[in-house]
Amino acid sequence: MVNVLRLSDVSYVRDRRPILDGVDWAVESDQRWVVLGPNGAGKTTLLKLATANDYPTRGTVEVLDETLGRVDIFELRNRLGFASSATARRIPNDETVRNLVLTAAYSVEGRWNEEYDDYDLRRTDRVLAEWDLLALADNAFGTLSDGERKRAMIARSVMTDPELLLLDEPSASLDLGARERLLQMLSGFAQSPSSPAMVMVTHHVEEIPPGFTHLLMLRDGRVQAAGPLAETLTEQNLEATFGLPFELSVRDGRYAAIARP
Ligand SMILES: Nc1ncnc2c1ncn2[C@@H]1O[C@H](COP(=O)(O)OP(=O)(O)OP(=O)(O)O)[C@@H](O)[C@H]1O
Repeated sequence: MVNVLRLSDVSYVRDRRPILDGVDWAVESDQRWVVLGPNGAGKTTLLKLATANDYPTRGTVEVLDETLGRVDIFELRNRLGFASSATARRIPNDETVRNLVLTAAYSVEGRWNEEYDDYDLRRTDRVLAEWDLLALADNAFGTLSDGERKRAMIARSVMTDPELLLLDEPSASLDLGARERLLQMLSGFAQSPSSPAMVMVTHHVEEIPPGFTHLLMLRDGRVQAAGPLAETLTEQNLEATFGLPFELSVRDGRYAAIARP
């Protein structure tokens, strides 16, 4: 398997403070990684580097075999899928869900006067169906619920058939039902052999979809633990990452953690 992402001794320093500090991490093309850590641990910063939206202060970031700083980042970004609340904020409220997904093929936000070919139109409907959005296809993005928005942004990010899909807290702020429906979809997507390598940031072990294979735990910008999910997600590593003792349980591939009294 080939590396789709490799960080070698990466530090990211702002105001003389290391936000990421000596991070070594590699993602292979058949792996699905969860990035777990407390608020301020550096998770979003890590994704910014992985999506070529920023550069490390020290060390190297290689994305899809290209080294940041030596590659046309616009070409590289076309090969990545990325969904976050920040990318959602850039979507015009009156954009329809169908156009939101369709325009990803042309790396634009908001439909202008492009001519779209039949392949893109057919693929858009396939992706909308896959993320349970067909009934909402003609609705405006600004009218969607949080859960529908999250699904729509993920649909947009997979439209281009990316080689690496990065999701920043896809289930944050969802109600229980919406979260569970999204986790089922992410789980199905993660288990499909035709899906790209995935990296998903979360704060909660309850939000890890079955099918994810690896775990990176971050604290204060440093890697606390990294490796196969079942071996890495332990009570000891949770305590080291979040700073208090937990009771961890797992059932049918779903994890839960509560603080020990
Ligand atoms: N450009 C910057 N300049 C100064 N400080 C920054 C910058 N980017 C991030 N930080 C700080 O670095 C820390 C890590 O931020 P980051 O958003 O990566 O954390 P996170 O793990 O994603 O947090 P959360 O879970 O709360 O979203 C935070 O304290 C943040 O304020």
